[in-house]
Amino acid sequence: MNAPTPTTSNLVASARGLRKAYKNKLALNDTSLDIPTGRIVGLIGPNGAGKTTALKAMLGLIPFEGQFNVLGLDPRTQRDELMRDVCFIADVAVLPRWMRVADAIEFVAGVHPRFDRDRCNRFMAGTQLTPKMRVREMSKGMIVQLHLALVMAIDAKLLVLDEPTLGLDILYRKQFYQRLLEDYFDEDKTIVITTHQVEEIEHILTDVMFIRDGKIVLTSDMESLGERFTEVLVSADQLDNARALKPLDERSLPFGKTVMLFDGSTPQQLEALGESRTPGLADLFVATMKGTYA
Ligand SMILES: Nc1ncnc2c1ncn2[C@@H]1O[C@H](COP(=O)(O)OP(=O)(O)OP(=O)(O)O)[C@@H](O)[C@H]1O
Repeated sequence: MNAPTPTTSNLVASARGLRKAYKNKLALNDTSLDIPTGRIVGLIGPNGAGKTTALKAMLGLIPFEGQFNVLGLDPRTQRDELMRDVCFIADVAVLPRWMRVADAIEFVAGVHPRFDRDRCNRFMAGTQLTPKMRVREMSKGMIVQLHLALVMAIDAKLLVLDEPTLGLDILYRKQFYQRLLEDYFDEDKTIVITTHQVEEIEHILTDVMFIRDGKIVLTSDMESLGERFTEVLVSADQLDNARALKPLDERSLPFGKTVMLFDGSTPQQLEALGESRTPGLADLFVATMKGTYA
């Protein structure tokens, strides 16, 4: 099944000519993006690429140049209206240290008409959080878990997650992403997520955007990515033929084997070279970002 072609009506966010300069640094460099409704989009990029800046612009948290249409609104001038349908993980430091889990739930239930207690409890199940526990008694990771459970229980059209599982252990991370998919996501919701742990979210993403030096350099749904890029375990006698097809990347494996990554080559071109497979997102990312730290 191919992803639907975006039209303006089914885009949850659309930006043109985004530019954000901090003193002498261009964090967003005249870039554009389109995010269709009902997708889980991974915004992936190296440190300092502009991910957080792009998300902050989307949420109207910083001034910027260019156009950004989010749920039909301009985040710079219609932020209050936008926030009714958008949820994001704010700074975890905002939870007062004396607050108990139960108080935090009461508070959010009181201020958010679309907060769902049952869903909040489902997100908390599997953590060590208990209703009476106070923030000051929690570990760093437990505070993040509480925050995530509170935010995930709000029924928003757009959920923005900037490194949501930073500092959390792998058991929780796996469970979180599974819950996000099973208990939160549906075709009317859109999730934009940044993380450096690409392998962990790859299986839940429907789309991916790679960002580098303030520009979106690749945007694709996951299926097309698999059709466009191929990884080949090249046989030793085929190395020259393979290099002639100008692979995007080449890396050595133990026992003299070589893996090459091809962009746009046809299966017919590649089949004589060796065994083919779809590359993982992490390998594709590394190949695309080569030279970032050169
Ligand atoms: N408040 C600020 N003042 C000055 N420069 C900033 C500020 N915020 C971000 N920058 C710069 O803008 C660029 C993009 O930063 P941003 O936080 O968007 O990157 P990122 O992709 O989220 O990185 P990371 O993966 O490291 O979190 C970086 O060069 C950063 O130093």
